[in-house]
Amino acid sequence: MILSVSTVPPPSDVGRPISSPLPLHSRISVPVLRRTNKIPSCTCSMTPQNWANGLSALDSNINDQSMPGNLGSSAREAKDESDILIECRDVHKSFGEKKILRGVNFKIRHGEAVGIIGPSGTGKSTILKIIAGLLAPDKGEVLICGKRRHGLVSDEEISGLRIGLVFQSAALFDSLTVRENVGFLLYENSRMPEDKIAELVTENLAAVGLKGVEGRMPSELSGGMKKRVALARSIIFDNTKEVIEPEVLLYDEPTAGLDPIASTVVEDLIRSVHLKGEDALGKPGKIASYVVVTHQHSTIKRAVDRLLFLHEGKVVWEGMTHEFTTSENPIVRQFASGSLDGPIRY
Ligand SMILES: Nc1ncnc2c1ncn2[C@@H]1O[C@H](COP(=O)(O)OP(=O)(O)OP(=O)(O)O)[C@@H](O)[C@H]1O
Repeated sequence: MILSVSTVPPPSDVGRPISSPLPLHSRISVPVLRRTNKIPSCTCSMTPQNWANGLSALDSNINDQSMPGNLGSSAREAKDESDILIECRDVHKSFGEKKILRGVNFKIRHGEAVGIIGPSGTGKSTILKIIAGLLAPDKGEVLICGKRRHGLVSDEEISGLRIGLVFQSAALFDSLTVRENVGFLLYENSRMPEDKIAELVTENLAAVGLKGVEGRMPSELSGGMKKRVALARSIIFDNTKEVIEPEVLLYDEPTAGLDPIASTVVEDLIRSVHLKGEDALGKPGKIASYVVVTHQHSTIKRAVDRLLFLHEGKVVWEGMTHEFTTSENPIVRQFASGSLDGPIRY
């Protein structure tokens, strides 16, 4: 596939245990987690949107239909499609007899900050894993920069876009230090000397507000710190390469389990590391767009511009964040108010 996936699966997804001491790049025995792009071929090269201006230019046509599944998207379709980084077309996924995704359609454009919300068990994490190439759809397709793929991440399919998935649990490797966790992909896949990687690790940890924790083990960190370490791991990249590949980051409930202030810190970090094409240190960044799955109102308000509402396996509403609370869609209204009465049944 196309992309150089920077997804770092949690230990349970990795398949083989990590048991070896350092040096990481010579001894860690895990499957290849990241594919290096040799010939960048992604044509999605639009300048990132200025987050501060919101995305009204991209989304003047808001879909807010009262009937689930009827998005009336003709005006949207007519727009310039060259800035579409990711597209899900009629994606279906079942686990055994259980149909989870029943025809999911949406597009993620360059520069967007998109939230995916919806009732528990509706398939939000599943769609992230399908986009990241960790799960294959049963039917339908995912297009990355216009290139179709049906299955899992593979070495043969390569593009100039990376997709990173930040797991809800932070998914740090327990047996590795913070430095080794954050620098994992560089130790494994780059030719950078170890001292340069260590420098970059320190810079990226500073960018997420962490200092002097490089030598600690994950078990010595609080939940919020772990999430910040995971964020640092997702934004670090080999800055010695001539071509900096754009990246779409997928966050699965990045603020779950955090207190309100720790949530705000993470939400603002998610914003700041993507801001205007710069990283948190003001250097050229690589994050083109991001997608956040969340249940938290504060995260929706602070970290997301556009929302997709997933229900019973389909996107039943999409619109700008500020329109969420005023939507007339009965499903959205029930969800926004937390009412037990309405079309969503538990
Ligand atoms: N690997 C799997 N094998 C079997 N069932 C699975 C698997 N992954 C997910 N499921 C099931 O698919 C459904 C959707 O799961 P998913 O985690 O995508 O939902 P979600 O919308 O993210 O939920 P939540 O908001 O509670 O995190 C759930 O019923 C879950 O149990």
